Amino acid sequence: MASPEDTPVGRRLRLVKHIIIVCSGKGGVGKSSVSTQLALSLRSSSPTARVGILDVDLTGPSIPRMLGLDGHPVHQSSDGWVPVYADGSEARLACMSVGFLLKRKEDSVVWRGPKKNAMIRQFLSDVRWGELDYLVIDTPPGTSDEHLSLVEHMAPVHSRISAVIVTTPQAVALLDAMKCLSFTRATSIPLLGLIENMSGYVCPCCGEISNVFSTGGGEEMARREGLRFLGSLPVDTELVSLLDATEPDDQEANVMLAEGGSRHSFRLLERYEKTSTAPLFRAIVEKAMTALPALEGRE
Ligand SMILES: Nc1ncnc2c1ncn2[C@@H]1O[C@H](COP(=O)(O)OP(=O)(O)OP(=O)(O)O)[C@@H](O)[C@H]1O
Repeated sequence: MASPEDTPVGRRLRLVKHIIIVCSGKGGVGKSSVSTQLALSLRSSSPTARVGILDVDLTGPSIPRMLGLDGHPVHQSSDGWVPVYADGSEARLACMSVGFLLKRKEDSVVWRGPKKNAMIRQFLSDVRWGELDYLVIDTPPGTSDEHLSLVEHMAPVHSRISAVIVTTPQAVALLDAMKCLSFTRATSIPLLGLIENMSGYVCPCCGEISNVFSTGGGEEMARREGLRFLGSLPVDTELVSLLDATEPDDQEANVMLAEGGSRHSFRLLERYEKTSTAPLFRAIVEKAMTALPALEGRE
């Protein structure tokens, strides 16, 4: 009988060192923007780091838009689907999302569990990621079919799967984050830690921090539950305009596009580094990385 590692999913994931699932109990807390920032920061963590980002938020895929890749086609090669590269010929940031497969970005995916499960299996078995240091997986809010499918397909063939929980500081978001925590515990997925997003607002003029949604709830939950608190990210208006931009906005981007790159991704990488959130996020990633060696010991 074939071992699980010899399945199509096992053969693809064998080339991936670490898989990080990003989840949140509630919608709109910034899970996709955290996934995007995690992918960008991990790519910058070394000059050779290779990162993939897989968007399994089937009903609300946001990663193509955040990476400036909206509307890119996915090519089929003899060795499977070719991911879309956010950094053109450097090919160190690969992306796959159901968003690339929709005819129009306004189209919605209305699928029952078995079809979602089949799509996720196909993403895991058919995408030609190649060798990756990290595969970041953005999931829908809550704990749903998509999460179960991921665990069902990946856990038997990969030992270095971990998760990050994103929450905002409000009580209702924290309550839902607890459900995510129960999910990771029930499925024995190690948690790298908790990130509190939209924790206060830094005034772009004077730098004063106001607590729009209160602050510190995530840190308090982490302490109570014995989790690693990875850090808090304030509301950053610069970040919104960067990640929510939909169109290429200058000639430079068009030249890049003509050379095989994406519309504004090249500029995105550079511009992200200049936001006030980027150094905060780097510190979060450094803290999360301290937990990874323990996963290697699980093999
Ligand atoms: N720290 C932040 N500062 C400012 N805006 C933010 C921040 N984090 C996220 N956002 C913005 O909030 C909106 C929702 O974020 P995002 O799409 O990442 O949330 P989500 O949890 O993935 O949502 P969904 O439930 O739709 O999957 C986006 O417009 C995003 O740019």
